[in-house]
Amino acid sequence: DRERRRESLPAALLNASGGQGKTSLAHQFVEGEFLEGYDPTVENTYSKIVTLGKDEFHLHLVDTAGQDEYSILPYSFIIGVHGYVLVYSVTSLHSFQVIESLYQKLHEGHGKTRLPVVLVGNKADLSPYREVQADEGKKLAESWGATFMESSARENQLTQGIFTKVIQEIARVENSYGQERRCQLM
Ligand SMILES: Nc1nc2c(ncn2[C@@H]2O[C@H](COP(=O)(O)OP(=O)(O)OP(=O)(O)O)[C@@H](O)[C@H]2O)c(=O)[nH]1
Repeated sequence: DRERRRESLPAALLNASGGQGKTSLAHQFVEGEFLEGYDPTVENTYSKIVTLGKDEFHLHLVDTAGQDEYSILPYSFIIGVHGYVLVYSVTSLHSFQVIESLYQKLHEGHGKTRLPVVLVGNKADLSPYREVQADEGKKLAESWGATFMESSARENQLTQGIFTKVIQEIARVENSYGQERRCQLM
């Protein structure tokens, strides 16, 4: 019978600028409710304790300002960050293209090592306006060796699943949690 693990996990949430839903996902995850209004993010942080089996993870999320393909990634998005939730909207092909270029920058910033990433196609509830098929998201995530999910920030269960997944991805990529190690997610 092994000991209960307790670990602090810093992570980051990123997406293209223009409201693909990353703040709404973070808010649904932590507060359990959907945000209707759009207020462009400067930078927010969120914390939540997630219990997976016997283990307890203190997830620290940085909700970053939206990026575009010309943005230079701040160093703080790389250093000390152990996992990423990359969000595009299934209603915006452009946001999907920006996410692809964001991933390349993160990958280079981390010295091209394998990254714990969950790629999220958000706003899946708006299917009449869909511009990106689930297949395309799945293929892109596979090419990175990452996990793919579609979601809606209106749906609590789906949203919780994203953040559970990113913790599992960190574990999968790094292959052991370790008692002392700190992980950071964006
Ligand atoms: N229908 C629907 N609307 C959503 C969903 N997620 C977010 N929205 C709406 O989309 C708008 C933008 O959402 P935000 O969460 O602020 O977007 P963001 O990605 O944080 O945007 P930035 O601050 O520019 O980075 C808001 O009006 C939300 O209510 C979703 O899954 N479904």
